[in-house]
Amino acid sequence: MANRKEKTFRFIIVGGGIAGVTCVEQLSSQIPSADVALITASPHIKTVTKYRQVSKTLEEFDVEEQASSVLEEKFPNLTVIHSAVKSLHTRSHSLETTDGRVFGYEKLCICGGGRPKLLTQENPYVLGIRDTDSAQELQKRLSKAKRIVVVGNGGIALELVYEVEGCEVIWAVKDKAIGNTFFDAGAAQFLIPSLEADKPEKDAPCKRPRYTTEEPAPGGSHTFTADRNARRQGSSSTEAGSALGPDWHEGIVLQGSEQGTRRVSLEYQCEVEKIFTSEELLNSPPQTLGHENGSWPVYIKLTNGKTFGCDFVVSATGVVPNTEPFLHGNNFALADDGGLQVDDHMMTSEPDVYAAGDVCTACWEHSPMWQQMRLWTQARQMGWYAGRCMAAQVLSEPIELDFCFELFSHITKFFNYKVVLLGKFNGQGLGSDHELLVRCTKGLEYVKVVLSGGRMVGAVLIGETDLEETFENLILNEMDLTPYGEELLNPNIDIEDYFD
Ligand SMILES: Cc1cc2nc3c(=O)[nH]c(=O)nc-3n(C[C@H](O)[C@H](O)[C@H](O)COP(=O)(O)OP(=O)(O)OC[C@H]3O[C@@H](n4cnc5c(N)ncnc54)[C@H](O)[C@@H]3O)c2cc1C
Ligand SMILES: NC(=O)c1ccc[n+]([C@@H]2O[C@H](COP(=O)([O-])OP(=O)(O)OC[C@H]3O[C@@H](n4cnc5c(N)ncnc54)[C@H](O)[C@@H]3O)[C@@H](O)[C@H]2O)c1
Repeated sequence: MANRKEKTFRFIIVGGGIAGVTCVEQLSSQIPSADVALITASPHIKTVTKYRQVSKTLEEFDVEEQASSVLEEKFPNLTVIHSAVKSLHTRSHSLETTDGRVFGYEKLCICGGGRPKLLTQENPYVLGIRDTDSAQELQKRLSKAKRIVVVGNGGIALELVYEVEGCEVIWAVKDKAIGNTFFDAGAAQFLIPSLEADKPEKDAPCKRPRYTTEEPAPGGSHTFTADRNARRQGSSSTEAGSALGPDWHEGIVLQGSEQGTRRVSLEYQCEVEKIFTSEELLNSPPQTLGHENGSWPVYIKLTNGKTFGCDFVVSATGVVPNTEPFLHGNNFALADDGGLQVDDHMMTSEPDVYAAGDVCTACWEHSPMWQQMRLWTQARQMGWYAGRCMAAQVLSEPIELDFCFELFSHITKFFNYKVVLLGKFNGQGLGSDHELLVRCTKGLEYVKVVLSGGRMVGAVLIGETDLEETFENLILNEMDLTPYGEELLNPNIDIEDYFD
């Protein structure tokens, strides 16, 4: 490393997303006198606002993209450095930023987030969605598009295919049903009619983390004002802005070049075999073209033998932890999914280095009812807990794994329905040792309960069921529900009173 240390901070947090900002807030609250630096590649930071604990594990909050001065005013001992970390030297407890500055730290927390796991890199016709910039790029490209292909079957794909209008969407999923990361086939069957119907005039009520930019544009809608220059300075795809979150699509117009509503064609149980331009198409053996008319800028051949021309492809195929800037020359233990391994004190394998959010992988022995998913809620919880652990270590205070990791819980919205997921909501890891109870009212609600050994271990609630708190308690209390059998979901029994 060329330059000498400009300054040594007691604590440095890398990453201005939910995990990093929550970690800063927790640390600065625990030790107000501590010298803390937040180094982030994004021009804005993400702050949690209107936080409310809905129940033991369910939480609601808004997230605002704000100027970092807001945080510095709140915490006088905080220094926000807008730059990307280029290299980390854990042995000398120092790091270098892309603008050539070197800082020392006593304790470090890496909250570098994730980046889209793209089908193919550097293909101008394949878009990933991660931050405000990429959401704006999508909006711009979509406004001229007649047909796009969406590949992937998780959160982003579910939200995108529901929101896009005025453009044909070919949705290619490798599963037998939609939404495999959140739903089983039964829930998918409940949701499918919403894809074929027009969007309702008003949104279903669903209080959950809302994503807003700094201030709503006149008229209440939100526009994304990405400061391209700041973000583009020396940053590469690994140092993009913070990840989007709930309602990311409400801030942008997902309108194709044509009039009319949503048009989605689903291609099940297939993956991408090849992506090629019109020139490459002409030089390749005759393809079984899908319902083609005219030449397209890009073609995508699926493993079911079909080839579709389109304006561009959205790769909604998951995230990879953004560890790359921190690994060289250090000995971080990585998990199978590429995340920095962290223990039950959010510590990595490198001394004095913690990690939280999408960049890390929880490698402590999980509660039987909790699993990691790269979500805002977990990024906030991890950032908060990492801050507590760093402070506890410095203050020599004992600390144990926080209760929020006892039960997986997630509130979101898909296809204009409120969705609550609890515990082993898809029977994760239970093999055949579980049974399901399902109650479904078409177009209204879908309730699925996962039972193992007579106890509730997971649930999927779609619609305004108001069952989340009762089911959360039943899971946490490990109550034997065998005596109730199918009566458990009898709509004529007010289950809240029954178990309150
Ligand atoms: C399109 C989309 C929609 C989503 N919707 C939801 C949802 O509805 N609900 C939900 O719960 N979750 C949702 N998520 C997931 C959620 O956004 C993430 O799990 C969460 O934001 C991760 O927070 P984080 O702080 O770990 O990472 P990020 O928010 O990605 O923040 C990482 C930060 O690190 C900075 N950084 C990266 N590299 C460097 C470097 N080398 N030096 C300095 N700084 C660096 C970045 O600039 C950024 O500020 C969505 C994600 C996407 C992409
Ligand atoms: N409402 C919400 O809770 C919400 C909404 C959007 C995003 N998110 C989160 O943001 C992150 C990014 O979302 P995402 O949708 O990209 O990830 P995801 O993990 O939700 O979904 C990835 C999907 O892509 C599929 N896939 C992976 N590789 C593939 C390939 N080569 N070909 C075809 N399919 C492939 C997976 O099977 C999965 O269905 C995730 O952590 C997700 O949980 C959450």
